[in-house]
Amino acid sequence: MHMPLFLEVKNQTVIAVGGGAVAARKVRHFLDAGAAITIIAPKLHPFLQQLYQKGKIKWQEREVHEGEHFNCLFLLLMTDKKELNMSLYENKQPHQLAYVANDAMKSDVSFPAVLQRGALSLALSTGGASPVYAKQLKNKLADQLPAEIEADLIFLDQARKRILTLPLTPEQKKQILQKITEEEFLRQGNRQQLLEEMLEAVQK
Ligand SMILES: C[C@@]1(CC(=O)O)C2=NC(=C\c3[nH]c(c(CCC(=O)O)c3CC(=O)O)Cc3[nH]c(c(CC(=O)O)c3CCC(=O)O)/C=C3\N/C(=C\2)[C@@H](CCC(=O)O)[C@]3(C)CC(=O)O)/[C@H]1CCC(=O)O
Ligand SMILES: NC(=O)c1ccc[n+]([C@@H]2O[C@H](COP(=O)([O-])OP(=O)(O)OC[C@H]3O[C@@H](n4cnc5c(N)ncnc54)[C@H](O)[C@@H]3O)[C@@H](O)[C@H]2O)c1
Repeated sequence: MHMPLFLEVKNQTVIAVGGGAVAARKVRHFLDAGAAITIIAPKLHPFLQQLYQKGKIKWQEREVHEGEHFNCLFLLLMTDKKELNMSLYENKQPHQLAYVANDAMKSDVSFPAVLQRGALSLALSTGGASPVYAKQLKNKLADQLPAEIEADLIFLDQARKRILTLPLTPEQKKQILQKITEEEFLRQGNRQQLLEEMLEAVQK
């Protein structure tokens, strides 16, 4: 089983071997997160072709052969030749995190279904049991999230930073941090003012 983890990949070099349908899906995640992507493949999926034409990714138009090494942290092996993918995986550098499209659970990383709402990231995986189920569940959960979640998280972030700088006891901080997350509190139109009053009262 893979451990869930959120990674900073901004400006990290990602090499993708193979540029088909699966590559199109996986590369998008790295691109959204600001990674520097190079695809090595004789042909590109139309979506990747578009990204290449817009200058968003680099492309080496060629075939990769067994025994090649790549200089990158993330290596995505996504050709339609399973033996080639596997042999490149076996041959990777010890520090490299490699993804093998035809054996995701054996890979060093796997991709969850992701829902993004402002600062909230919801990532879910069925451990490979059913990516389609993961996607459906993600969409159901999306419908249940509070409509105001993005603004709520901006408020909570600012409030938390402020509370943590004040000369309060750990218990007082804990109580206020708890209180401001309550639905009843968050839905008050004057929540900022209520927070100020709470902080004043507790510092007296
Ligand atoms: C979540 C998401 C993330 C992403 O890829 O971006 C994701 N697959 C997505 C979409 C998707 N996948 C497939 C189609 C149908 C079209 C098609 O056939 O190509 C679609 C399109 C769609 O549904 O829209 C088919 C498919 N996928 C895998 C296999 C192989 C197998 O089942 O063995 C096959 C069947 C191949 C076949 O039999 O032909 C395998 C994996 N796919 C995973 C993740 C990992 C497990 C996650 C989990 O455990 O839940 C894992 C194990 C690999 C991994 O780690 O990447 C993304 C949801 C997008 C969203 O969130 O909106
Ligand atoms: N994890 C998943 O979500 C998932 C889903 C479906 C399929 N798969 C597996 O992923 C793999 C790729 O599937 P796909 O649908 O993207 O295939 P595809 O046929 O759409 O794409 C294959 C890509 O590999 C490239 N390629 C072939 N030989 C190459 C070489 N020697 N060097 C470099 N590039 C080469 C092709 O040019 C093409 O760009 C298959 O092994 C399939 O079993 C995984």
